[in-house]
Amino acid sequence: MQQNELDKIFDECCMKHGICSHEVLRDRGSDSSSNVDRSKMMRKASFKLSWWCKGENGDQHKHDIVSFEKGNITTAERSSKQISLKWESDPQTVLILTKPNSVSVRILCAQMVRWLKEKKKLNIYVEPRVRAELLTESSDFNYVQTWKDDQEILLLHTKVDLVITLGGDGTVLWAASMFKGPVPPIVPFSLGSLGFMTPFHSEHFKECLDSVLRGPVSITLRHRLLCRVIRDAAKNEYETEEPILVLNEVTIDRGISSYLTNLECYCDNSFVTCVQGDGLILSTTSGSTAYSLAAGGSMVHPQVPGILFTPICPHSLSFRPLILPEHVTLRIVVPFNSRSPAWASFDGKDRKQLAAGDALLCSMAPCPVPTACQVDSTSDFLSSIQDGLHWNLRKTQSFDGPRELQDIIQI
Ligand SMILES: NC(=O)c1ccc[n+]([C@@H]2O[C@H](COP(=O)([O-])OP(=O)(O)OC[C@H]3O[C@@H](n4cnc5c(N)ncnc54)[C@H](O)[C@@H]3O)[C@@H](O)[C@H]2O)c1
Ligand SMILES: Nc1ncnc2c1ncn2[C@@H]1O[C@H](COP(=O)(O)OP(=O)(O)OP(=O)(O)O)[C@@H](O)[C@H]1O
Repeated sequence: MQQNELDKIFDECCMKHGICSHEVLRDRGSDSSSNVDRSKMMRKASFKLSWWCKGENGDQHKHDIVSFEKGNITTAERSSKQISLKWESDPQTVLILTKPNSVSVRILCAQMVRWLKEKKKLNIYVEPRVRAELLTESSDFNYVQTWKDDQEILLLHTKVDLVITLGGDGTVLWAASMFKGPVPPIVPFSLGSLGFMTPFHSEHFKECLDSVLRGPVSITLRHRLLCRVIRDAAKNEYETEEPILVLNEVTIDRGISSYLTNLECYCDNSFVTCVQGDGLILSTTSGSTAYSLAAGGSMVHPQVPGILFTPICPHSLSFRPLILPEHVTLRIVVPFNSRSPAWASFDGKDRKQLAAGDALLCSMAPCPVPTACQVDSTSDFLSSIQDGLHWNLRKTQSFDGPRELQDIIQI
């Protein structure tokens, strides 16, 4: 494609016809018109995301979510419809991420790499550890690519059309954590025990990948939270550590301390409450079925935009969990009268100590995690809560009274 044609696409695309891949996958850092960045994007497959609704033209997407015409407030279009991905050019490069220390994952990975290379002629990236494992198996895997340092990981989203995960939910979280900006569509195969976010069955990997590579495929756009730790020693709010993105949740807890946590919580500068208990979970709706669920939070469909505010073992009779709207910024402060520091952890990892005076800021992140669905976002969510969590499993009540008596009661 010529440079001027590419420029035209960038300039013309206005989301009138859906969300196009270069809009979803472009990050601010590469907004410059440098030829280097553009040529990298040209290597990527192009796809289009559109709202999909049974019986409606999937290409229709109105921008006016709420209309105030003639003083009447109506909701013209809802923001979280089912989304469908259609490839506009063929995907060429896949990244396969695997859970470590699993023999079955290792075997499947080798089979998948061979099939994707031989039958689909795709370029394949894996982690350095996995490339080494493949090469110990056979030097034929020489064509498999990897990276040398973190700088290259930052550029992966410009090269990779599709990410395949082989593992459980932890591997999906791992995949999401590798992309600090835009995330390519993820196809999660289930090789764990629960697999709430991994709807694809590894036994049928060829049929599944055939169908995803052909498209269209239903997508769940999973929201992430952007977290920043602000140290009391910092001179101003902008002097923060690297922001951290979470797909499930950020947890602020008492760590090894035996004292109650004491956390002051603010929402857009309004005081919300003080958490006195084991801690607090700020969760995405995807994470609502993980730790937040165990702490008594509601289960929420992953495409509902919102932030769950779920206390952990609060020492109070009336502290119910909340769900806050997507646009708020939460600020959790460890006050100076706190008896001990608190600890923040991000998707269950990377624990950071929060000393008195430190704060954690949390808001919705701009780049969601698109995961491919087996059926569609709602069917997959319902299957997961039913099959994975056995939601509302109960023996069906039977009727064993005499039929005649029942008839008499009805008269
Ligand atoms: N008491 C708890 O329930 C508890 C405690 C600590 C961590 N966790 C969760 O574990 C997550 C980290 O997962 P991991 O696999 O790296 O650790 P892990 O191996 O300890 O697995 C935690 C379990 O949570 C499940 N899980 C993860 N994300 C989920 C989601 N979005 N919906 C439903 N189930 C989900 C996993 O399938 C696994 O069974 C954290 O983000 C946290 O939500 C839960
Ligand atoms: N590519 C990877 N590199 C390093 N660690 C990883 C990678 N993929 C997954 N992990 C970590 O390995 C652990 C186990 O992964 P995962 O949850 O996917 O498998 P599992 O525990 O068998 O699944 P389940 O939780 O459903 O039983 C997680 O803590 C996850 O963060």
